[in-house]
Amino acid sequence: MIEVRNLTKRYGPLTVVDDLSFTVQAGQVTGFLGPNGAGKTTTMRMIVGLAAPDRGSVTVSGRRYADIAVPLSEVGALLDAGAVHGGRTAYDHLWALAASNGLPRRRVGEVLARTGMASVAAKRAGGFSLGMRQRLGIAAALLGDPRVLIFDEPVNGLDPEGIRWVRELMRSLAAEGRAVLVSSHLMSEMAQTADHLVVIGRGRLIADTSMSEFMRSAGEGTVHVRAADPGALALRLSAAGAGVREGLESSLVVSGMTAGDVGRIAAYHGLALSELTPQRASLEDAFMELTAGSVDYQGVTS
Ligand SMILES: Nc1ncnc2c1ncn2[C@@H]1O[C@H](COP(=O)(O)OP(=O)(O)OP(=O)(O)O)[C@@H](O)[C@H]1O
Repeated sequence: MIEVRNLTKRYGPLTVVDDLSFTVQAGQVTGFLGPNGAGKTTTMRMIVGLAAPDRGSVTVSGRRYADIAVPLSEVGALLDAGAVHGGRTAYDHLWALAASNGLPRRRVGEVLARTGMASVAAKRAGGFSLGMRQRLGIAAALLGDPRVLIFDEPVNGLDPEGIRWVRELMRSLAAEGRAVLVSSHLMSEMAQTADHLVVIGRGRLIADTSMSEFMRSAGEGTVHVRAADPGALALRLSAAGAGVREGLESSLVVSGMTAGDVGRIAAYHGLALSELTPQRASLEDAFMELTAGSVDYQGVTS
C-alpha cells in the first residue's frame, strides 16, 4: 500500500533520510521505529507530500501523493496534533476539512463517534487537553475513510487509558484491512501493537522484519524454576542439554529449553516444582542494541 524506494532527503549538509526503502502492507500495523532524530517524521512528511525527496520515490496504492484526486480518502495522517485552529469547535474543524475535500457531512459525526469525541464536538479545540487534540487529529485522519493511515507518535503525552485506546484503534483499523504506519521511539509500545517493524537510525534502514521474527532474534528468553530439590533438577536439566545457573533465593535460571520441556523432565524424574515461569528477553534491550550505533545524543551513565 505504501512503497518507499531509495528515499533520500537532505537539509543543508545533513542527510536525514538516506536511501531508505520499505513497504507497508495492508491489513497490518507497521511500527516505524528509531531513536530521536532518526528521520521518521521527515519520511512520513515525504509520504504525504509535505516534503520533497532529493532522490527516490514514494507511492501510496501505486500512485504518487500529488496524483491522488482526493488524498483524504486514500491516506489519512496524524503528523502534528497541534495543527488545529484553536478558535474552532471540533465539529467545525472536521466539517471544514470534509467540505474542502468534497466529503459528506455525515462522516464528521461518524469519526467523532469512533474517536469518542461526540460529547465535546461543540467545544473549541483551543481548550482541549493533549489527549483530546490527539483524538481530534485521529478523527481528521479517518475522515475520508482511507485505506492507508499514518500516525506520527500518536501516544506521545497520553495517559495509560489513552495509550490503550490508541493501541486498540490501530489494531482495529488493520483488522479492517487498512495499512497502518505508526511511528514511535519506544519498542515496548510497539511490541503490543505492531505486526511488522521498520527500524531506522540516522536516516538508514536498520531492520525490516515481522514482530515475531524480531522477538525470536531478540533472544529465546529463559525459564525460572523453583524446585524442592534444585540440585537434582539442575543435574537432570544439564544432562538434557539445557544451560542452568543459580537464580535468586535458590531458584534456577534455565536457558535453551522451553518451560514445557523443563516441566516434562521434572515430571519424568518425579521432581516437585513450585514455580515454572518463562521470561521473555527484553525487547527494549534488543532494540537499544540494534540502534546503539545510530543514536545521536547518548547519555553517559555513571
Ligand atoms: N525542516 C528541517 N530543516 C532542517 N533540519 C530538519 C528539518 N526537519 C527535520 N530536520 C532534521 O532532520 C533530522 C531528522 O528529524 P525527524 O524529525 O525526521 O526525526 P524523527 O525520527 O521523527 O525524530 P523524533 O523522534 O525526535 O521526532 C533531525 O536531525 C532534524 O533536526
